[in-house]
Amino acid sequence: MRRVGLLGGTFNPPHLGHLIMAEEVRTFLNLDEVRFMPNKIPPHKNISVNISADHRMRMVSLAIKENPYFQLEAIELDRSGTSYSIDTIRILKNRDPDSQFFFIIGGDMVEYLPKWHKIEELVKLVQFVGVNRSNYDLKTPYNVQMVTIPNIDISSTLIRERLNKHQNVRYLIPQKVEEYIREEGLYGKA
Ligand SMILES: Nc1ncnc2c1ncn2[C@@H]1O[C@H](COP(=O)(O)OP(=O)(O)OP(=O)(O)O)[C@@H](O)[C@H]1O
Ligand SMILES: O=C(O)c1ccc[n+]([C@@H]2O[C@H](COP(=O)([O-])O)[C@@H](O)[C@H]2O)c1
Repeated sequence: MRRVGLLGGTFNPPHLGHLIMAEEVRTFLNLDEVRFMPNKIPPHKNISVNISADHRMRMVSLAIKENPYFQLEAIELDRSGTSYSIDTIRILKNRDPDSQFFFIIGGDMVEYLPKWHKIEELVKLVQFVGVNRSNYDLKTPYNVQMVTIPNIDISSTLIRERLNKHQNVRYLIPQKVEEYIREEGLYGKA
């Protein structure tokens, strides 16, 4: 069975925290690949800045380009409506019956798991993998495999705030993503 990591996210924008957590889990769990999966409409947050799904997808593609184990999974972008993970996992498992999927989430999402759509069913369909994130607790009633990574205190919120204030984001996001943001004039005054 092919061991496939899924890093679902809003990626508004992608940052080094995403890349580090994906690589740490990939090596720790000996995964054959990690698919970065941007959602179309996030189930639990607003995309405050007007950044299209297409921009988010392009930024993810640029971010993962240099790692041959990282792929883009565009499955949620082809679907309209809220991107519930249960729907995605069902489709992915049907499509790839010979793959075992590992859904990688940070500490904030581990805490939020009880509120996920049809969570009782979802935890039976996919193996969740949780990684530590500053200020969040990894305690959960669900079966989540924990992988400890170096704490990376970077969030997309921090990047958006910095760009908005003309502050430095070098080494916090991939250089190619920073160039894309500047070329496209995203996040206000990038
Ligand atoms: N620095 C980090 N450490 C651990 N997990 C992270 C980190 N950044 C993001 N994640 C996890 O990656 C997944 C996708 O995150 P997302 O794209 O929403 O980024 P974010 O930084 O959480 O965004 P925002 O600040 O806009 O809420 C989520 O499961 C989230 O918990
Ligand atoms: O299906 C749900 O109810 C659900 C609720 C919260 C988050 N998720 C998924 O978890 C991943 C991380 O979410 P986010 O909002 O931090 O980008 C992303 O793939 C979301 O679609 C899914």
